[in-house]
Amino acid sequence: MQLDLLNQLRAQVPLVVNYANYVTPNFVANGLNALGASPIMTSEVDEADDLVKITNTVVINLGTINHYETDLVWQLCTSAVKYHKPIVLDPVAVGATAYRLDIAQKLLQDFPIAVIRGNVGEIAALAQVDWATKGIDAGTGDADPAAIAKACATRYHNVVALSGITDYITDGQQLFKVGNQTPLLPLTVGSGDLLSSIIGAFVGITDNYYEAAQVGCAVLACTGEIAAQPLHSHEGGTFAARLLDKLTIVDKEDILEILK
Ligand SMILES: Nc1ncnc2c1ncn2[C@@H]1O[C@H](COP(=O)(O)OP(=O)(O)OP(=O)(O)O)[C@@H](O)[C@H]1O
Ligand SMILES: Cc1ncsc1CCO
Ligand SMILES: [Mg+2]
Repeated sequence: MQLDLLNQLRAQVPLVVNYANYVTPNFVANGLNALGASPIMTSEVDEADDLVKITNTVVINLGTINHYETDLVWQLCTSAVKYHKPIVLDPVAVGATAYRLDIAQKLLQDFPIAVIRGNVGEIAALAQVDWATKGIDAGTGDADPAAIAKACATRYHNVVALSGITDYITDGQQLFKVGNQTPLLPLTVGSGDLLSSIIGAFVGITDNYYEAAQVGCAVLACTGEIAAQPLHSHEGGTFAARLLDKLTIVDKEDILEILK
């Protein structure tokens, strides 16, 4: 795994333009900042082209998408194509409503998305694999998450990072797994949103989106494990703060030592 990307990120401080949801933008911005990237959230279509022109990367999070803001999302992606900037898509809860699934599928049809990052319920919905979900959670199903991730990557010709107790990263052919985990990560609403934006930061500094997604997943899962070490499983509030602390100082060696 290209963990040198972590040092490169801190040297380059990539700008990450986020179309964020309104639930977790503060956590995502703090997480990106702690890691060493430069976050900016936007909700104004008239500045979209200027922002994308100067950014390294664009992250589209569909968590609270609405019809007032679809023009903004399309403008961000149109400008990303114009200026050759990579796009990461977080298809929040696309398994829950037809509205969300339709928007995600239209985006995937209209734009080259570098990486899709979602939980198994979201990736299954995009891959049209049978899976039961009712909200932002992963839900339940029988299918193999690795096969679901591969089916999604093959269908949309991109890299997929399917997060869960194990993270599966695939370009449709190759498969990489990150087995580090703590139950405090899924207890933290927005840890998935942060993961998508961290992957966004890494795709902004390399053309190898497959490696960028691997490193993004490893950095969050391993830093989560480190942050959780002294905590009990109910200490989610403390964990969120400790996660930000540890993101600031985690380095390549810390990750290599515990990577599974
Ligand atoms: N059951 C689990 N046990 C341990 N770690 C998990 C589990 N599920 C997810 N994770 C970790 O949590 C982080 C966020 O992934 P998750 O799949 O929860 O995203 P998400 O469902 O989109 O979350 P959110 O919508 O709250 O932002 C990842 O680092 C992932 O490895
Ligand atoms: C709870 C919630 N609802 C829409 S987005 C979001 C945050 C997790 O993505
Ligand atoms: Mg999510």
